[in-house]
Order: sequence, then C-alpha cells, then structure tokens
Amino acid sequence: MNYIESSAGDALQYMANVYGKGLEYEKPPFTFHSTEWEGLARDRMSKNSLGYVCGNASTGETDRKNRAAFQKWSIVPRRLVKTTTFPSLETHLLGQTLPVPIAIAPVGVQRIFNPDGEIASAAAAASENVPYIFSSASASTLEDVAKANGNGTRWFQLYWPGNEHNDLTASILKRAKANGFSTLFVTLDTYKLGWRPSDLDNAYNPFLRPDSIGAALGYSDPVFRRQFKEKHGKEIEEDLQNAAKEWITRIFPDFSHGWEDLAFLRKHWDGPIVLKGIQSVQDAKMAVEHGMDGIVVSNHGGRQQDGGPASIDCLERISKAVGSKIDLLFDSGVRCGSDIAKALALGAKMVLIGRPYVYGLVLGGQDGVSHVLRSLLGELTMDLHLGGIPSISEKHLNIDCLEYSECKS
Ligand SMILES: Cc1cc2nc3c(=O)[nH]c(=O)nc-3n(C[C@H](O)[C@H](O)[C@H](O)COP(=O)(O)O)c2cc1C
Ligand SMILES: O=C(O)C(=O)c1ccccc1
Repeated sequence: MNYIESSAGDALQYMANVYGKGLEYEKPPFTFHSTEWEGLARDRMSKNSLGYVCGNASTGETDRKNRAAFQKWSIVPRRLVKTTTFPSLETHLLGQTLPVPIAIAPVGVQRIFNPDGEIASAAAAASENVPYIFSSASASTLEDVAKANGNGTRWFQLYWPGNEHNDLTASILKRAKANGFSTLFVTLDTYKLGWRPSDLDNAYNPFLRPDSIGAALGYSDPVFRRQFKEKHGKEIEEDLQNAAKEWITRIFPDFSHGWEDLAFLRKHWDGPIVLKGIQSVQDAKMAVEHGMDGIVVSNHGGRQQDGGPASIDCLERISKAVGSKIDLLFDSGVRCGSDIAKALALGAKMVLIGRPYVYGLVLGGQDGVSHVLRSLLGELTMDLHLGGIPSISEKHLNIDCLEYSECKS
C-alpha cells in the first residue's frame, strides 16, 4: 500500500513514519525527487503530448530564465526561533482564508496526459485542500469537473472570446458561477497560441485531434450550440472537426481585448476577478486602476513569448509597486518547495503549480497529482520550519528572509 491510499495523511506524516518508524511498506507512487518528475513523465508520454507540455515558445529562453532566476535568491535561515508546532501555511487573499498557499494552475486538454484528465486532477485538488483552476480549454465540462471537485475550492479561467461573442462569454460565466467556481481568472497572454516549435514540428494541435479534445466547454454551451446549428444547419456531434475549428476561433480570437472591455466581465461576474499573465509594473498599476482583485504574475511558463523576463524577477518589481494595493499570485518555473517559499517572500499570496502536477497526472492519475501536491507542501513546510519561519504571514516571511546574489550558472 502506498501512503496516498493509506491513512498516513500528508507528506509530513509520511516523513515522520519513515524517519521515526522506517515504515518500508508505505512507498510513494513515485519519487519525492521533484527534479525527476519531468524525466519520468517524458518516458511515459507520446511524442505529441510530450511536445505539448514540455514545449516552449521558440528557443525556450523565457522558460530557462524562469528557472535560473530562482537561484539568485537564497533563504537565509534564522536560529533559536522557539516554536512548538510546524509552520502554518494559511494564506489570506481575495477575501478568503485558505489552508495552503498553492493552487492548481489552469491547464487545458488534460486527457492527452491521462484518460481521466481534469476529473482526476480536480479530485486530487479537493482531497489535498488545494484550489483548482479550471481551464477554458479543458477536456471535460465545467459541470463534470465541479462534481469531481465536490466541496473543494474551485476557480474559473477564461479564454476570453471577442466582444462580438459577448453572449457566449456571458453564458460561460453564468454556468461557471452556477457550478461553484467562485473567482474568475482572465488569461491575457494567450489570445493566440505562441510560436512553439515542438507543436509546429509535430503538426500538432490538441483541439484538432479526431476526438477534438479541449472543446468540452464549447460543446456543452447552449449559446455555442445554437450558433453552430444556425450557421451550419447541423448539430456539433455531426461535424466535430468544424465545431472544433469554430471553437478555437472563439477562445483564441487572434487579437487582444483592451482595458475598457474589463467592464463587461465585471458586470457579468459576481465575485473576485484576477488577471493572469501580468509581467510589467505598468500593467499591474493598470489592474489596480481598473479595480481588479488580483493579478497572477506569470509568463505562461515561457510558452507564449520568447526573450521575456523571468517571472520571479517581475514579481519582485510588481510587489514593490502595488503589493499593498492588490492581491498578487504567481507562477512560471515553480518546481520545488523552496521556489514556493521564495515567491511568497517576494510578495505572492498564492503560487500556482503548473507542469509538475501534469507530470504527476501522467505518472499516477489522481494519486500522482496528490503525490506532487503533498510533496511540494511537505517540502515547503520543512523549508520554512528549518529556516526558523513560523508562518507565511508577512510578519514572518518577507523579503528579509532572502539574500540576493547574481546567478553564476
Ligand atoms: C500543457 C499546458 C497547458 C496550459 N493550459 C493553460 C490554459 O488552458 N489556460 C491558462 O491560463 N494557462 C495554461 N497554461 C499555463 C499555466 O497555467 C501556467 O501559467 C504555467 O504552466 C506556469 O509555468 P510552469 O508550468 O513552467 O511552472 C498551460 C500550461 C501547460 C504546461
Ligand atoms: O498550451 C497552453 O499553454 C495553453 O494555454 C492551452 C491552450 C489551448 C489548449 C490547451 C492549452
């Protein structure tokens, strides 16, 4: 029996069992070495899926910078900090108190990684008390994912159709709200997919597979269905290839909205709105001016634009400029517990986990995602605990915990 199935609980409890009792039978589903997850998953994926998840924009420079920049920061441990419990990971953002400071980043088409796709990751998120962000490009409907997520905290990520399709956007938002998605994440960096050589070489677009995976949100939407029928004189199921092509043009309209268009979302969404994909201080200030509740400092894991800055460097600058005015969330390049600690110290209140949980999904479905989340949280707790940092509140964990040096690698 592995520890995910057993009653051993979280990774810290597992650690206590191993170090304290040497419980050999309680093996993890796969390694605790977070640096090995990608390599293991690579061996288990088709060429197309591998190219899709591991692929980056052009030369991969942005992705490499995302990783390298973490190493410029070091957590300086403090000694003789008297504590009697493990550090609290509780975080406060978007008017909520949440038990842990990580969330599942929105990732589309998850069935190319495991037949259960989003259903497995949403169930794992709920069981680990980690918020789940549903992608507009999911391979399952939001209704099915909501069911799998049960009482979990779930948020909705919008790929935003052009203004001429505001009726579709309104319909999607209404469904999301009705199914318990409480916060809206609007991804701003992907109105068109980036220049990704892996997918171009494989001539691969997951939407255009024969099963047109990734269009579930559209196919289940009454407005999209009606429009398709009016235009083509048939149901979506009778012409999946055209339906997929049409859906792509809806959620990737080719051109960006403007700041003024946010008013439409505010009118149609009763809850917090978070802009995902912010990198510049100017845009962070604009988000504040436009009354947004949060921003995700993110460059989409370097998948959209090459030659960009490291996202963690942007976080530092944005945090100094607007950290007290708007909730900051962060992603891009987070691979281990100490990366999470550094992002929190630099001002993020929540850190989104992207590729690592996809590797978990490949390696072990729901249990694999749980293992990745538990492992990252266990590691984060130990990094804080041994650093003499009793909680992640600003009082204890802030930039004073970190030392900066130029990266030598
Ligand atoms: C396979 C894959 C699919 C993704 N799909 C979406 C998506 O549908 N919507 C979105 O906002 N971001 C999407 N992202 C970006 C993630 O939400 C997140 O920003 C990114 O993975 C962070 O970088 P990292 O995984 O390198 O840490 C996707 C990322 C990957 C790897
Ligand atoms: O690949 C991505 O980064 C992404 O955002 C996406 C877009 C469409 C379908 C699936 C994922």
